[in-house]
Amino acid sequence: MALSMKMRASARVVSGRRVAAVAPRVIPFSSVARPILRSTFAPEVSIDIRRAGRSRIVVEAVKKSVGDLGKADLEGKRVFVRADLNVPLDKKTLDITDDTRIRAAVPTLKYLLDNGAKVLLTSHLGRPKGGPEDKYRLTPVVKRLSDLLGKEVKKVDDCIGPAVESAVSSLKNGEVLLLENVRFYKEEEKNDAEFAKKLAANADLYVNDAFGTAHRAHASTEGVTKFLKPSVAGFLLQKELDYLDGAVSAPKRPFVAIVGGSKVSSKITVIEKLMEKCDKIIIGGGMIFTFYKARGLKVGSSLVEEDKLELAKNLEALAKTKGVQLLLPTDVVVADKFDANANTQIVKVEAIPDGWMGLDIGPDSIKSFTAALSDAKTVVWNGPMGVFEFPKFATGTVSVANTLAELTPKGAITIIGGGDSVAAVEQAGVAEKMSHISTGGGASLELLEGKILPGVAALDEK
Ligand SMILES: Nc1ncnc2c1ncn2[C@@H]1O[C@H](COP(=O)(O)OP(=O)(O)O)[C@@H](O)[C@H]1O
Ligand SMILES: O=C(OP(=O)(O)O)[C@H](O)COP(=O)(O)O
Repeated sequence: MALSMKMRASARVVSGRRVAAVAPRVIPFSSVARPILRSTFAPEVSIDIRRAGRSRIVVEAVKKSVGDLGKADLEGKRVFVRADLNVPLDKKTLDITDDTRIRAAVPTLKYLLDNGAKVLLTSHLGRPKGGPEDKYRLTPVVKRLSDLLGKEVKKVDDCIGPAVESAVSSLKNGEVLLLENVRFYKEEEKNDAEFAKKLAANADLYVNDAFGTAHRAHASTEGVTKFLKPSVAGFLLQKELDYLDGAVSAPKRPFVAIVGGSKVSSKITVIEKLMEKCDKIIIGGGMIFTFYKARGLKVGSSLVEEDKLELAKNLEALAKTKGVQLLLPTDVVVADKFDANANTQIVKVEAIPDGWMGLDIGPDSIKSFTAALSDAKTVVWNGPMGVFEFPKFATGTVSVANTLAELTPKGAITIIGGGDSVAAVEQAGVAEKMSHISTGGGASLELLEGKILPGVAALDEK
């Protein structure tokens, strides 16, 4: 297993300052920059220093990986594994509609189990309101994961406390126990130290393989590392960081980001930073209506993030100042209700009728997005263009997916990230045609933004 992991930790920071403006022509990279940068990290920490583009030097502390641990470290040990098993489910049947994230978790789990570890597997699912909700139980994951691992996955209906303690005490070497949705406790998202301690109480060491949640500083992604040593990265986390960092730190241009979906409040905030990196930004999905409302347009009953109106307005102005193309749909498919069989109309964005909601981008927008993508050499896409789960509103998403699939053979790098975006690309039958399918949407965007992901930063350095 390759161990050339180069993860960002307290990276890109020298004495508290970003290294972004170091010009290689002024400071010869190898002779002067290297010792200066090296001196800012503790001597025992392995680091990697490299050029990223013309005016950027990246310093990365190399994180410890699960592959650094062998049988002697793992046999009989209780390993707390945080994965991102937040898979899309059919709302009625609770069947898994896309298992990409479960499949992606398998290599780390197999490695641990083959080395005789007792695995306590943890994840969140959806966004429960801080207490148990049946629709967010991890139960649907059990069968799929058992099939993939070729062994029984046990499950307990809690993630802390006596039930877990008793299930762990009867766990044998090479067995895996799935804990219940960690977000059934509001303390998880608050990164509460007492809760993290309780999560850690039944384990000896920690593996974080949840790339999709690495941008969240939660108890199971960050807090537990204070109580479990070693705390190391799983193979998926390692693979995602290696790929994404390589592709986006010195991207082939034109570089286009496509942002859509429904997590408007967390993703709209990324757009300003994307303007510094990308040549074009295409906006679709539920995010567009916040922009339209900010322009003073009527949006009917479409999804709107009221407290982001000012930001949306500023972003449009900023794009003009910076000369970045910020493309929004010019027409939308509206529905009279949020339903697969709703009545629909295609309208200009200036003419959304009262009481109707925009659930997909329209045909004119598809044409202009396709044109904007035609010369792209790197594309990062997170967030579907519409409610693709309903066939009537899947056209925009499928069209963009097909456009990207045609770009890859022409030499473009196409990266799709996010639980639902990946499900959409799978549904469109073009996942194989993309350069990289990432298990993280928000995480990929934050990485692209240049942020240090807290779930990665907290891990032990090599
Ligand atoms: N116009 C829209 N209105 C409401 N929801 C939308 C709209 N467009 C897309 N969505 C929804 O966005 C969801 C995915 O959003 P998000 O979680 O941000 O993406 P990802 O999981 O790929 O990161 C999908 O379930 C889709 O139905
Ligand atoms: O689905 C996820 O993120 P994504 O939709 O950005 O890919 C992750 O599981 C994180 O979930 P969260 O955005 O509720 O923290």
